[in-house]
Amino acid sequence: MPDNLTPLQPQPAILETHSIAICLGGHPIVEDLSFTLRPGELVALLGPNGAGKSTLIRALAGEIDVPPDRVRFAGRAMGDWRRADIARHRAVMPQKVDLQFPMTTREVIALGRPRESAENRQRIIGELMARLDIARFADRLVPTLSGGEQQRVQLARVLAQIWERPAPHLLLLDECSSALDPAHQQLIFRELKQLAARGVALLVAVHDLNLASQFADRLMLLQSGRVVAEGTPGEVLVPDTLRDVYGLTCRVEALPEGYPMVIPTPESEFRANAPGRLRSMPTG
Ligand SMILES: Nc1ncnc2c1ncn2[C@@H]1O[C@H](COP(=O)(O)OP(=O)(O)OP(=O)(O)O)[C@@H](O)[C@H]1O
Repeated sequence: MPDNLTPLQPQPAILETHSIAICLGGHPIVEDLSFTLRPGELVALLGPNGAGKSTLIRALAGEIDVPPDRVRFAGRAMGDWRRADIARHRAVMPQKVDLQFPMTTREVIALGRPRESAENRQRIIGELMARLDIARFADRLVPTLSGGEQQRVQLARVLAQIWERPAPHLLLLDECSSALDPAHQQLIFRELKQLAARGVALLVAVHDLNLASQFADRLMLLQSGRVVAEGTPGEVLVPDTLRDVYGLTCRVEALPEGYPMVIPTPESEFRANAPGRLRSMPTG
């Protein structure tokens, strides 16, 4: 190797979990879960309803207790971080957000940046509103917006928390695109991808397998609180795996764009081996 070339070093992890387990209401919800998230990675967290995705995100957000030495953020045990310090580096979008008071779009986004100069705050809010296509709702009360519009406002609030702040950055997003139309899903995931390109680490819980396939570097598939598959979209989105985990019958096609697409097969195929209820139905 020429002298002037040094081997690429793997980036130090932003988030590491070591065999974490979470019990709620006396039931194990997450078990023996270990993974690493590095700067620049967008990891999609997949799994059926009730698999434990939100529980894991809430634990990583500090809302559910896990042994603090089992989760490391930027090389330090999570328990060694002061809450106020970590809030500048880690932002979390929960699955559901209940607004306590009627507030405008601007006011909600400003909640992500409470201790900023007014001038800077308005500049950041303006930039985020433009990026997430919500500028025309700037002075509307958020409860009067549509579901997808509100979801974009909440994402803007979360992004405001880390916007232009020093690295490292971790975003934990629990279904940030579930209410969005297809064009806005693309817009939002392109924005997330740009953040990843700037070194942000993202863990994004999502149900849309094809969005995950298109945008995520890595997929982590949970079933009953355990990781049952992890890897590139091509490694995880495999018909046998999806049948075992979701009970979904599908085929998977490699697109010329470079990622696999999951195509659920018609119910008649799904039921092909079941007693002939569908086959005996009239076809005309
Ligand atoms: N406080 C609680 N007490 C008991 N069980 C709970 C509690 N909170 C969540 N659970 C259970 O934990 C399991 C995982 O829930 P979680 O919300 O993490 O799933 P999820 O993968 O995010 O699902 P979804 O895709 O529906 O959002 C579910 O079976 C849920 O009923």
